[in-house]
Amino acid sequence: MLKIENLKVKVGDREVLHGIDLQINDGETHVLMGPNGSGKSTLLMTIMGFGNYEITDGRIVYNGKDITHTPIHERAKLGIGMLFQRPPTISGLKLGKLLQAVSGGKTGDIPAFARAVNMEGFLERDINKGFSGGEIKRSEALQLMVQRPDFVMIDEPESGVDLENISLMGHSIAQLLQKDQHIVNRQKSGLIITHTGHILNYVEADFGHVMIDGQIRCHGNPREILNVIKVKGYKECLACQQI
Ligand SMILES: Nc1ncnc2c1ncn2[C@@H]1O[C@H](COP(=O)(O)OP(=O)(O)OP(=O)(O)O)[C@@H](O)[C@H]1O
Repeated sequence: MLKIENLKVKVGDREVLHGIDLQINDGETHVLMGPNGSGKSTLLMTIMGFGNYEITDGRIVYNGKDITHTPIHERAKLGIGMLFQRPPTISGLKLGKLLQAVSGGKTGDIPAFARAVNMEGFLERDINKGFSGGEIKRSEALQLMVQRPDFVMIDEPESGVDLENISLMGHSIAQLLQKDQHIVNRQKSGLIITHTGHILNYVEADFGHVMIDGQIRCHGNPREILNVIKVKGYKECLACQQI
């Protein structure tokens, strides 16, 4: 579904990604780990197509189409969606209105989706205005559920979310990624950034990657990588034999 080749990205004057290669096939869920500031969110923002992430080399291919220079709204139309780490507050736009706009006319499911992530009481509120950290994440999850993207990028779904709501979020993300179906029947793929790995208790991931200083330095089983990081730290990932 997604193939990234030798991707180099500058933010401002600084090169943040130094040649990323990554392939995510239909039905697969990949997890991206790495220290703070290593470039994980930059990779997701670049795949989504935000303008201040300048691609200086390499390419992004989505379902066989080169989207390296495709504008963000067209990428969204092609089925790429993202849960942001720090989404903006939008005064004057109600969450319910946005959900209707991104639903593609399938508004009937909105109440059930809102219930699934405990957000029924938020549809008449301005987006993210006064929302707590966990409410912002759940609002983002709800937007993704209504939008139904084929390629789902999720930036730190657990941060700021309490234990009960992590469970709700996790089950919703698993549903979004069609985890109840066998991998050959799934049409959805995902790329999830996590520091804690809590999301893996709800969403089974197929591959894990570790980004350090703008390069992917390790590949493997996500839970094994997480356990190694917990015990030995990221430096152990530099010794990875899988690359
Ligand atoms: N708009 C920007 N202007 C300047 N520097 C930026 C900008 N966006 C990102 N950076 C820098 O790029 C580097 C990578 O940031 P990024 O947010 O991708 O890291 P990350 O791996 O997602 O970190 P974290 O785990 O803390 O969320 C950081 O040093 C960050 O300060």
